Amino acid sequence: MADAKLIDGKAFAGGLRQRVGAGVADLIAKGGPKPGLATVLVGADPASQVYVRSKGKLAVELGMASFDHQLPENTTEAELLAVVAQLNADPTVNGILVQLPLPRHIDTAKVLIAIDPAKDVDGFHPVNVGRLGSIAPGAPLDFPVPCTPLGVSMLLQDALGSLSGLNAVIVGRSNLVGRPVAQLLLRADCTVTITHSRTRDLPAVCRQADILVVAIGKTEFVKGGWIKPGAAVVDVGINRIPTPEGKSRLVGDVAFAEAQKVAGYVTPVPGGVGPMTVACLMYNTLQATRRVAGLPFVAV
Ligand SMILES: Nc1nc2c(c(=O)[nH]1)N[C@@H](CN(C=O)c1ccc(C(=O)N[C@@H](CCC(=O)O)C(=O)O)cc1)CN2
Repeated sequence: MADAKLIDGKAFAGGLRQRVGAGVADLIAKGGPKPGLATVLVGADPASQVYVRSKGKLAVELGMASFDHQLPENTTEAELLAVVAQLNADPTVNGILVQLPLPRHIDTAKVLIAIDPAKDVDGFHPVNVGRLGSIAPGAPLDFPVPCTPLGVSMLLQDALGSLSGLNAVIVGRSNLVGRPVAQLLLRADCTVTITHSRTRDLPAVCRQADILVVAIGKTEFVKGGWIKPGAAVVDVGINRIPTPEGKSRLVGDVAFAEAQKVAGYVTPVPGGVGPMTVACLMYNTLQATRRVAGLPFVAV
């Protein structure tokens, strides 16, 4: 059997970024507002710093305004909630992103629920979670949807075309990835199974999957023998492991070399789902701005 086709998330994200940039230019040219994205980072986690920096930089590259709020690790929950309230009230801010994870002394749920749902470009507010949870098959995604899951569904639709009737198995039940991916694939008429640490005979369940989405946070957890020949495998994992040279490299939650020999399609790590996260954030920010301007929903 030929090796799996690579799903090139980096290339797809590049195209999406271009389309969002064109959408921003068109909005402004027609007298609409300049989209504004506020990022909020609490603490100094090096990976979070990189992600937040790249979000602000890309927003500016695409013609948006970027407002960066860097708060010290010892910021109190009340102080963070005050920043969110100020951003909710600011008409130049169309999208608010609080980078996760937050320090342990802050209640994440309390912060996410404080964000105006119309500015919730991460799609984590319970109102937006509920919208996704109750969406009809094929209905437009005219509200913010979590960025990584949105990226996963865009990549799958681009690679496979119609997903209707396919068996999708999701490994991992997080609010950030597993559950919203399940809702998006249900909307696309897949038959969806969510698996987790207590699932019995996980390899056998995975072998039923035409689409296997893995977001479990464990290095090379899914082996080649768990994959149905020809399946589409989407690896959401980003694990940094040490190299013998004393450096580090990124690997996913799927044993990539093994998967490549069995699957029909596979996403690499890096360069698969990761780049879609930031591109989809820009997409969500453009859409949030169009909604505030009273413009109809158009997928770009
Ligand atoms: N508020 C949020 N917090 C977090 C989110 C999120 O969507 N909203 N997701 C992740 C982190 N994240 C963005 O915030 C993110 C993760 C990975 C990538 C990415 O491009 N990864 C590259 C590799 C990058 C590297 O070399 O380290 C890839 O996979 O190719 C972008 C954004 C948690 N927090």
